[in-house]
Amino acid sequence: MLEIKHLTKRYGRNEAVLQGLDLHVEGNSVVAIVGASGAGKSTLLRCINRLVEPSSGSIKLNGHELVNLKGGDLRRARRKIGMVFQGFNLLDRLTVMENVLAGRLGYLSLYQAVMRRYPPADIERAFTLMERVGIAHYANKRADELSGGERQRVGVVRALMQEPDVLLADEPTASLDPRTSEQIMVLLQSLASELSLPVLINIHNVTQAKAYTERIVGLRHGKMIFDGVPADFNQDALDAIYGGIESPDESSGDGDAEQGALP
Ligand SMILES: Nc1ncnc2c1ncn2[C@@H]1O[C@H](COP(=O)(O)OP(=O)(O)OP(=O)(O)O)[C@@H](O)[C@H]1O
Repeated sequence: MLEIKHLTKRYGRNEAVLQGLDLHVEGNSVVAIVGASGAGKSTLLRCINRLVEPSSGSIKLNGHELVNLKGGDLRRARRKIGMVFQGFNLLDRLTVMENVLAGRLGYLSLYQAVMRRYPPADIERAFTLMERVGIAHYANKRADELSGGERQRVGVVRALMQEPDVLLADEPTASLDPRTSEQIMVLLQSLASELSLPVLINIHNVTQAKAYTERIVGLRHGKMIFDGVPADFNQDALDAIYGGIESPDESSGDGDAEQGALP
């Protein structure tokens, strides 16, 4: 379980971008984090995996406090936090298998890591997961030879190789075409249930958030102003979250009408 209490993040002397956020997420639930650009969605995920230092508050994963961890304790805690990125963050010149196995690096000794000596159990797990998401036949292909959807599957498997207690996905579908993004959302949803894993997904596409998650958290200026099931995420909620703010999709003119109004 992920328990966030009174989480505040201030960059330098600027106004706090997260303002005393409280959020509890149980295993197995898929939560969409929505909000206009700059609302604090990425900062929230980055505080959880401690890529960003929270200014104050508490973040507990299965009872273990993550805030203030340092050195080896932080590295060990991070192994339990899987992360999936918008841009996939793969090593393009390496094979799919090598990228996937990189998810185990945090568990290897320095010698094993330098020599890339993965225990047989890791390789077996890699194949099982790659088969599960339909990329096992690409194991020896270079990552840059795959399509966006396939690359994101590699990113998901790499994160799952960590045997995470929580999976964080920062705009995991934003670089994908609509059909492929739906497939990735379905995949995340099924994996959460199969692995009993809480999954937090930052997402701009409200239609997908409603269709593929069971809870939506809406942020505005670093405050949670909606927390409920998709059925309750109505036009009022949308207006409260985005009202008066030009959405990035509208401003970039790429025609994603799904953010500004409900279908
Ligand atoms: N490293 C940083 N230093 C200073 N300010 C930052 C930093 N990272 C983010 N911010 C600011 O914090 C605010 C929240 O940013 P954040 O990236 O968390 O928003 P977001 O909701 O994820 O936006 P987007 O949807 O555009 O990714 C923004 O005003 C941003 O400019």
